[in-house]
Amino acid sequence: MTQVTVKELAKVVNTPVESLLQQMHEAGLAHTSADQKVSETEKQKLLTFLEKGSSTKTDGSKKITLQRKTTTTLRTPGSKSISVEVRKKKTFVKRSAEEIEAEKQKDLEKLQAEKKAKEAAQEKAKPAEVKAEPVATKPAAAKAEPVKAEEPDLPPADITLPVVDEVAAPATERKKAPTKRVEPDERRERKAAPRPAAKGKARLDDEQTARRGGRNRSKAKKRSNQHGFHSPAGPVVRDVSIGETITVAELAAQMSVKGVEVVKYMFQLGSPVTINQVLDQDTAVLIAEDMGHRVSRVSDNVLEEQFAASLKIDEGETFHRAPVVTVMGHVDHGKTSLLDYIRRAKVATGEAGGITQHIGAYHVKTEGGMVTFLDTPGHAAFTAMRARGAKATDIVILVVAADDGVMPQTIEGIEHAKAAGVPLIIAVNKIDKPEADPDRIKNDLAAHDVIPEEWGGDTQFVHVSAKVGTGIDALLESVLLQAEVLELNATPSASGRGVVIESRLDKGRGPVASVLVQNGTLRQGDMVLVGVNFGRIRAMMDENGQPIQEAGPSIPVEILGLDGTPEAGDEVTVVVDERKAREVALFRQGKFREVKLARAHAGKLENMFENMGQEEKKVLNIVIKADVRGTLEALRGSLSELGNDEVEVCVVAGGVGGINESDANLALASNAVIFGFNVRADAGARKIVEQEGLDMRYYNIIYDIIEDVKKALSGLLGTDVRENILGIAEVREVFRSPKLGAVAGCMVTEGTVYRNRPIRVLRDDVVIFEGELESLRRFKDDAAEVRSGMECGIGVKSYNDVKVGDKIEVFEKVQVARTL
Ligand SMILES: Nc1nc2c(ncn2[C@@H]2O[C@H](COP(=O)(O)OP(=O)(O)OP(=O)(O)O)[C@@H](O)[C@H]2O)c(=O)[nH]1
Repeated sequence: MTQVTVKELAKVVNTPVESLLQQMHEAGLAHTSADQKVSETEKQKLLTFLEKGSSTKTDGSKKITLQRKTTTTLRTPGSKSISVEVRKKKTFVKRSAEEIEAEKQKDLEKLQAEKKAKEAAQEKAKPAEVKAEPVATKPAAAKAEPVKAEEPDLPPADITLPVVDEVAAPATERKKAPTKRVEPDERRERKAAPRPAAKGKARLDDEQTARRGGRNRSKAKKRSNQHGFHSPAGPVVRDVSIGETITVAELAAQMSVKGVEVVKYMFQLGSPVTINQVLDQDTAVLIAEDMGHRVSRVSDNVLEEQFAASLKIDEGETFHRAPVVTVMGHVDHGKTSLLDYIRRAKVATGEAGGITQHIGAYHVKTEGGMVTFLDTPGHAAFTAMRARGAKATDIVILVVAADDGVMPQTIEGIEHAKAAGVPLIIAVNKIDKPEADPDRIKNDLAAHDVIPEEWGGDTQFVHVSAKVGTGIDALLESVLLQAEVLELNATPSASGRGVVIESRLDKGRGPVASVLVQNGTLRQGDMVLVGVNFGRIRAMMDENGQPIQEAGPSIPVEILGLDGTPEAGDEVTVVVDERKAREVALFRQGKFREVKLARAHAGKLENMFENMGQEEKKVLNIVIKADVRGTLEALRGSLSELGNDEVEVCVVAGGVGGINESDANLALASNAVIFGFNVRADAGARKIVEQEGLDMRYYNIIYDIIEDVKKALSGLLGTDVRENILGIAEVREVFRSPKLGAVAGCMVTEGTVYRNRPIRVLRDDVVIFEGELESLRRFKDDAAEVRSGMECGIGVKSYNDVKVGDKIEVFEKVQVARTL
């Protein structure tokens, strides 16, 4: 053994040189200076002296702490080398003779208790022993030996000195080399501690002990040889917080066990999982509780909140961004022509060979700046997106044909834009036509609160011709002027954010999504979270089908690489962490149903006010469709008068004709109820109503609507008589029979048609007759009911005017109790 100096020894035992010299002096050693050598015998003498406790403490410390660090290099199969640092810390605590005696006694008792517990556990898990034994008897010291070989540097530890043995790798290295991680003592001991375990679990524990190999066992052996036992009395209970979802690995980390333990545990339960699999909250709670930990469930939105907080995106310089425009207007007023003209004139020019393809949007560059157009015209797409909470449009161009004037869809366009709070620019189109009368348009629109600037209002009117190109530049200028007023800004240096315009599944390329970048920059290779989907952007194309590497604010692009087709209006967010993206996507998928259910609850007329704050004035939003304009106006007037200081009725939109998809979307976006007066919803609208749980009611008496709204306003909506539509038959042919009159050859398209229930005849989703059936026949036979998918002959009592294409709706009236 080489000699060390007093200074070196002081460093090793972590004591000031003066203190050590004092102790050495008291131990009868002659050392007086830091540079003097200390022999092995002298060291031993000093240690014996210290053990006897005859040393007067000079630094107030009862402990000597020794630290040692070893670094080994680990080679992974991928030939990556990882350095693993193992730190050992030994603390020698000086005790009096009595304390040592008591400690010995305690150790003995513990040893006996542990032995008993082990026997009990082995008794319970007999089959496991067979598996575990052979491994346990293998020579185990091999791996531990090199560590032992370095021990001589440390002063010899004595059996009477209890030793706290800490072995730990730094956190970062743990991640890199999980297999090399040395288990904390407490976990090892928790495993050995008695606990009521299922057979499978006991087997699991033993297998784990066996699998861990010789290293731990040899350490345990070493410890028992040298220092006796040091074991906590019970299992270590961790605080585990579990969100809506958690990955197996994360759950394991929170419980301080290896992921594979959870995998095995789940396997025992008959549910194989992988380490990266996401568990739902209930399963995770079950596992964690069963493994003896304290579990706290984390609130629903914590994951989303954490995710939102992790996106620090808006740092950097802000710049003006291009406005995004949607074109609306009545059928045939020239929406498509206008979009096509602008595209042809501004995009395709100069881009020889550029393939113009429909990606749902395009952008044009003008002298005054850039403008982006969403090229699905009409308010349906606009409101569908808004219904999903997306605001993609900054400005609406409302096209009104100068030869036709203000029409129902023109008014709908105004209503939809107003409901969304988006400014309008009026494109008075077809100005090239001789019969064009732009002044009439101004007058008509003013009646709908759209006042031209020259009349003191705030709406720009531009005369254009989408056919010959007149006024298009002026229209673009107006858009840019309006954009300036809106002060549209974005931060290109931020990470990309956007909204899905449309998506489809391409045979060769997989899911393809058109995305409008709204802030930051989207780049090829970015990991993105898109609604309930996620993926890495494999490729990105502009509206000409040309591959591009990146896209800034207000630029539409097509992206490939998602794991599914997101919905129009879904938010696109660049995320750094793929695991997080997957987790949030899965969380959202699970959440989807709940959100729908919650919406279904909130969207009912009965519950409309429940979700509003106490202070704010409560507003009941209504979308009304009626069979004739007279009724519509009457309803509008009566309903608008119903409010008082606290509650208000707002007819968001009203129109003549059946309830369509766009009405349903507007109701969804505006949190409104839908009233159909003598009209019905088409299939598209019904799908949205059902999916989103909207409240849609059909009426045929004005008084009933007014009464229901009054009741809803006063919170008294008790029981209702609601109509259930039982079946719908479509008229395919009409036969005239001298005996029965007109008989409709029908196909039952939905539900079941019953002979004895009330019916209505609908033409273009508008009720034209209400009554009952005269006859219902399958082939030649009378039938009580005919189901969906079957043909039948229907005779309507006292009604002979059935036409091909009409629908016969069979319904029943039921009392519905108010649901809360
Ligand atoms: N004379 C003239 N005709 C026009 C003009 N703009 C459009 N048209 C014509 O009007 C008709 C309808 O135009 P579209 O662009 O299809 O109208 P739309 O509003 O998109 O119609 P939908 O897609 O059915 O809603 C077409 O025959 C166009 O050629 C114009 O400025 N002048």
